[in-house]
Amino acid sequence: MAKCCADTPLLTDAQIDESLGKLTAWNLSEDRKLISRAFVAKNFVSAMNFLNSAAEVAEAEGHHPDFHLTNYREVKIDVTTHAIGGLAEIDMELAAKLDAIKVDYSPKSNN
Ligand SMILES: C[C@H](O)[C@H](O)[C@H]1CNC2=NC(N)=NC(=O)C2=N1
Repeated sequence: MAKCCADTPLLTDAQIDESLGKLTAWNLSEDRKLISRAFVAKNFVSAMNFLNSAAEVAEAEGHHPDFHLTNYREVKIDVTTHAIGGLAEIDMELAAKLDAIKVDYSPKSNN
């Protein structure tokens, strides 16, 4: 059963703010429709290792982030529920699961 579809309820503003209090590495978009996290990996392989682990997590969750590899080691992840054009509980669950993936960060990165 798809965990997210057209009748998945949107989170209220209060629910979004409460969830983001726990997801400290994530930022809320201006339109409050998606959350993003960005980090600098140690190198290209570290970035790709994260992305491949994240793909496994997303597939198991049945909910998929948008990945941006802005250069060889800068990763940006956007999470939203495309089917409803906004944020649902499953987005917050996915973000928490992505945060559990070990990342080899660049020594200079602030994440
Ligand atoms: C049928 C399948 O579960 C749906 O298409 C899922 C797949 N993964 C998804 N991921 C995200 N982020 N949003 C969706 O609306 C979505 N829909």
